[in-house]
Amino acid sequence: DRNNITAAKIWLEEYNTEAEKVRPEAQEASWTWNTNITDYNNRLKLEAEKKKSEFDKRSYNQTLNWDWKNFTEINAKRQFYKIADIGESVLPTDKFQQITKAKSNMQSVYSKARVCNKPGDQDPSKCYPLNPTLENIMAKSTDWKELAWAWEGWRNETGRKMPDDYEKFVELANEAAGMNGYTDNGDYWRSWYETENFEKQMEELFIGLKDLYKLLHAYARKKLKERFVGHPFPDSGQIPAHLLGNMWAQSWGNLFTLLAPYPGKPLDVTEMMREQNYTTRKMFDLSEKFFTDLGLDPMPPKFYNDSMLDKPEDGRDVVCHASAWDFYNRKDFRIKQCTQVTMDWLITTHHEMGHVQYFLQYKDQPVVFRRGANPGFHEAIGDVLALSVSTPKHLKKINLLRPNQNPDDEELQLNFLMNQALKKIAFIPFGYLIDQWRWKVFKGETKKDEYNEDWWNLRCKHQGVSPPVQRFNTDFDAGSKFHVPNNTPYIRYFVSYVIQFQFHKALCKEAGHNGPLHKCDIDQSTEAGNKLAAMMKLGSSKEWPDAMEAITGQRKMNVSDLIEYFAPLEDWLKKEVKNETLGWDDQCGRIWG
Ligand SMILES: C[C@H](NC(=O)O)C(=O)O
Ligand SMILES: [Zn+2]
Repeated sequence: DRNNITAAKIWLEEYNTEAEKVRPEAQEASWTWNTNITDYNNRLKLEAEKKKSEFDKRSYNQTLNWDWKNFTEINAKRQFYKIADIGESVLPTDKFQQITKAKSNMQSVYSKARVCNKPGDQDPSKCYPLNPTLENIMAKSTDWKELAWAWEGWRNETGRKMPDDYEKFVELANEAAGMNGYTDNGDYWRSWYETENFEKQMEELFIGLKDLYKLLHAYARKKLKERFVGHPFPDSGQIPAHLLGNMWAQSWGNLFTLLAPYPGKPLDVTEMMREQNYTTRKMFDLSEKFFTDLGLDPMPPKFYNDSMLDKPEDGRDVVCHASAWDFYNRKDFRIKQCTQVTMDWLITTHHEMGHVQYFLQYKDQPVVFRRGANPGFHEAIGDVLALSVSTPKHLKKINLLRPNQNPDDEELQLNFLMNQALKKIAFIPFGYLIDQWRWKVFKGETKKDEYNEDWWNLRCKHQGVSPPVQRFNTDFDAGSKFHVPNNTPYIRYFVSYVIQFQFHKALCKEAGHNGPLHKCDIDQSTEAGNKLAAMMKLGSSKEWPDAMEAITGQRKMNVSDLIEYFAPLEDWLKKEVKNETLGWDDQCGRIWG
């Protein structure tokens, strides 16, 4: 009968066994396409996704045999809740095929995009990919026109080709969400946080970080005006979006040489890595050792064999954007990335290895609990370890600090903190605004012909950056960012950037660290490692406040640890910008012709 918990548990076991067959097949087909984008592989991917959606639908129907919402056993009840939550698989087959096709089209456009007509090129038909070429130009060029070419060209070759597919995706994703009992797809995405007034909570965290961001923004704007003297900056106070060292202005680390408080004391880890002939594999070995020295798990033997850690040189198209893959069979775990030998990529390697460590720690949970406590937790693990790896103290330990540099030098420490701020504080508004835009699109508040106008309203208002060239409603600049065509929700990174400092604070305490938070390196602390492992083992079997409590002893997200971490730099910035006007108008203003 519908309340027979014993029979229900037997069914849950059968579901797990079946899921550990169906999911690996779908993952394998998706992996094959991601590492070799061809029409043939796309058809196989669609087939496998169709098969998985049919399994999900069948399973959902079987959950109706049980009165699981009234089960008293919490664990079983939670498994049924997750199994019944089948997302886009709820769509009838033809609509499921349509939404999968629309997503594949956009992913393919994004990953194959190349930009031609580079200023100064003899051959205007020579075309360049994002990774590594355009990324390197955005990182290193100080030529306004070259930066504008890469910035505008990338948007022409990606976002501008997507609005129709994106509109189709939104329509069908909303239809699926409605069938699953949500008001729209944004409501469905937010449900993974199981948090009352989640949007309000995010807004409060963002407001708590605004003043810190305004200080960094005012400082960067002042120095960029000096670097690009004679070029137009808008009177409304925004920074032209192509000057921040990154295609989306989401991370300003490449401006370190311009913005370091003490330029004479560089943190030139990339140069040190190259001088020491670092390879991709050495970067991964370094990262893996940090995890195992904490008492966490090593990579399984086949990991290195099966992963794609470098951009293939045989000319095939691949999805270069870094990602970590769980095949849900407790055996196969992979990373796919187009690694370059730089400090940024060493950090990214730790980020992706953090995902795999989480997979390994919760691999014996029921399949539906093999997720982060909330999506932000999954994004935070690798970054927490990287907070220790990046310290001058740790860099010295692994011989990536110049021999003549003293890790305790206070000026070097301030340079280090600036470097961290250019990645962690600079990111905050960007991490916040992408899903502010998408949630409004899913709510129907932003129509297709307003996609780009609303995108720039948010970019100018929250991030204080504006377009370097005129934008039109035929542009779709949101589509120039991987996660939009790839349908990866983004508020998870904003959450991660807040909670990773709460985790860092708690683990540093566990590791017995004394002194300023930004100097802490938890390396080799098995006490800290055990605490992190205990949290990861939970997967999504418990609501995330339980997981938060397992590490930090408290149950809420808050920005106080991030602010504590950057306190010494905040004081320095306040002095640096005391004659500047902080902030900018909500509106974009105009700088083009
Ligand atoms: C922050 C985010 N990280 C990721 O995708 O792994 C990004 O790159 O935009
Ligand atoms: Zn990630």
